[in-house]
Amino acid sequence: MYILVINSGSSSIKYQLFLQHSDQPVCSGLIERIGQDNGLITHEIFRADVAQTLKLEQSIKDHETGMQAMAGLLTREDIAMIDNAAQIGTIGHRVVHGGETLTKPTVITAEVKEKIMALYALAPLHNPGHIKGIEVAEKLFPAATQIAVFDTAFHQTLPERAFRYAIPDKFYLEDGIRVYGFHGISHQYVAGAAITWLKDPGAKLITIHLGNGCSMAAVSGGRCIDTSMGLTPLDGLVMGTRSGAIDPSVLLYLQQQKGYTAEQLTGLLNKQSGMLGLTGYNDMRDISRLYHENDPAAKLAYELYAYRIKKFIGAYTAALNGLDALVFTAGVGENDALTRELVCRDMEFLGINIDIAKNQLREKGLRDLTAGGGRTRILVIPTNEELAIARECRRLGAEGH
Ligand SMILES: Nc1ncnc2c1ncn2[C@@H]1O[C@H](COP(=O)(O)OP(=O)(O)O)[C@@H](O)[C@H]1O
Ligand SMILES: CC(=O)OP(=O)(O)O
Ligand SMILES: [Mg+2]
Repeated sequence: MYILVINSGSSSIKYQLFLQHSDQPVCSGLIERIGQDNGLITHEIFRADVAQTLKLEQSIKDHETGMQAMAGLLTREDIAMIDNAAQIGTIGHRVVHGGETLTKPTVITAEVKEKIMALYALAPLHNPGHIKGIEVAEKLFPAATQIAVFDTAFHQTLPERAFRYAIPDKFYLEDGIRVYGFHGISHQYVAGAAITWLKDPGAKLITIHLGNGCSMAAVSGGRCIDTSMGLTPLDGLVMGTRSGAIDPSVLLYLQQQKGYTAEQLTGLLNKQSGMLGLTGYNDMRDISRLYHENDPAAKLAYELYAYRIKKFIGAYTAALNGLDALVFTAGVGENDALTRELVCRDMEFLGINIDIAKNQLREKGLRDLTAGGGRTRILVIPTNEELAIARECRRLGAEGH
């Protein structure tokens, strides 16, 4: 039997297929640039008899089309990963927003789906795609147990001073308006890997997840004590298409003086801002190329992006009362040397000293970029949300749900 894990992000779907009891996937895939004309599917097969990578360029209009393409590849005869749909016993889904009630890996029922749908407004780029993914998976793999693993769960340890907003109590008590935090599966996974590598269960860590969505977490002894996203995955860092933190008065001004509707403001901050708003591009590979061509908009965007991260490093070092390691992860954090260099520049006072040459190397696995004399480790740890989800599925299965 197999466990299929589906991680649908705002701009991509990642998937991995595991044998029930193995941490090594038999195949994995990335469906990227969903919603753009130049969609790309990369499907990798790791079996000894058929090790190959397929790259398919095609426009993928939405998450549902992406899911169907994935199912097609898993059952395609010439590269048959599985003989029939019934061989997939469990499907683990990453779900970004679980609110205050969905805080642990959960078998998906009609009631759970309703709760995920009730949170659409709080994760507009994600939860609708998750429900589509779950429904397509239910149709294509009717015999499988569907399990949801939540991005918000790891942040449930935040102290109240970190998760409450300074607005009247009733908004928290009646409406659940509080900091939830996201990317928790990733922050927990890389923090765990850093703790193992440092051999220090009490380590004070700042994990920096930079994908299309970006967030940071302050982790002390494996527990999250603060994080940069809030009620929704919009707060905090500058992201691919999201503004991150902004004075709330900007919204009031646009609404009152310029006649923007709530819907327009949601679109503006979630889909037209961030690096896209500053440069016209949201893929860091494009912006990096422009930066190296001395494009002024790309220069400013990179500086703004890195400066925001720096400010959170300062804040979280204070919150943690110290810092043992910075951990960079996700698409940009793992691959973009320029971001890491700009973030770590002029941070010697915190013991942060990056080895510029090591930072340029493209190696797989955990990397230590600390220069000689640096007191704070600077680590790159590839995230693996899919493996973390597969492990949760196994654990839940072993408990007999
Ligand atoms: N080699 C690279 N250099 C710079 N950025 C990269 C590279 N590879 C991927 N990225 C960036 O990673 C981001 C996507 O990260 P990912 O973690 O996959 O996002 P998400 O899960 O939010 O879809 C994109 O902005 C992409 O440009
Ligand atoms: C929560 C979030 O922003 O996720 P992603 O980075 O996958 O879009
Ligand atoms: Mg992601």
